[in-house]
Amino acid sequence: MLTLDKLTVEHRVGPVSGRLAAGRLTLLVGPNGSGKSSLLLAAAGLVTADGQVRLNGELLDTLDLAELARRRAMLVQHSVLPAGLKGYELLALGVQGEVSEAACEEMARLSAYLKLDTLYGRSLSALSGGEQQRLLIAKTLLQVSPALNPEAQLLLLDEPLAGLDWQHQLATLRLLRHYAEQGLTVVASIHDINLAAQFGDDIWCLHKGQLVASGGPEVLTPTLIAEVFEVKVSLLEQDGQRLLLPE
Ligand SMILES: Nc1ncnc2c1ncn2[C@@H]1O[C@H](COP(=O)(O)OP(=O)(O)OP(=O)(O)O)[C@@H](O)[C@H]1O
Repeated sequence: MLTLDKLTVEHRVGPVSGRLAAGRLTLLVGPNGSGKSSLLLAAAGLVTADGQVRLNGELLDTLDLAELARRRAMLVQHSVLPAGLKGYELLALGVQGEVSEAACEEMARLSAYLKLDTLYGRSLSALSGGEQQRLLIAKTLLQVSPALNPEAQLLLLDEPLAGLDWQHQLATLRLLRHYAEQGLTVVASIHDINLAAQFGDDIWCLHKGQLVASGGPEVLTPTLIAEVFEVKVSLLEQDGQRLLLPE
């Protein structure tokens, strides 16, 4: 459980208060500049912020860096990749401690989802943007894999789907759901409103630095989309699925 109490990054986001539940995938939506990255960075303790962030009841700023790294992982936007590293070397950076048999099994599972096998031996600088992103996602997930790290609690991802093709967008969202189902609090920002509605257990919508809607996917109404994104959409509902179509 991640609890935010008047969390504020000056001139960027907040004050935002609310609870992000463990065992659920919360998807963060909002227009460019609405504060999604700033909120995620503040929730990870990676940017100076006012207010309080509690992870399972404990104040985040009382945890030292090593403990923070065991409890939470964050995929930041526009990661700078270490030059000269090979794919498998980047992945190994996500493993806490030695690369055990269990870690190899988890890497194999992630590889199957994100089709990483052909990327392992290649230099990161020679990979496409989407290929690099798939490796970065896997590295971040390894850090807080419940199969490897019993202290893992929180997984934060800023636009994990950026640069990914459709197949890998869906694979990533399924992986995030899988990690949430194992008890982690999983929070990711996303621009595709329909994927947010399909995969999010909970939705948080930011607008001009404020949390303007939160709840199940049904909070994504045409009225909210018109107000926040200035886009007119129609809502189609069929067999329990909701689709927002631009007019
Ligand atoms: N390092 C920074 N210093 C000052 N202001 C910043 C900084 N980073 C972002 N901002 C501003 O803070 C506001 C929120 O930006 P943020 O990056 O959190 O938005 P976002 O919702 O993640 O946007 P996007 O969808 O474009 O990634 C914007 O007005 C932005 O210009």
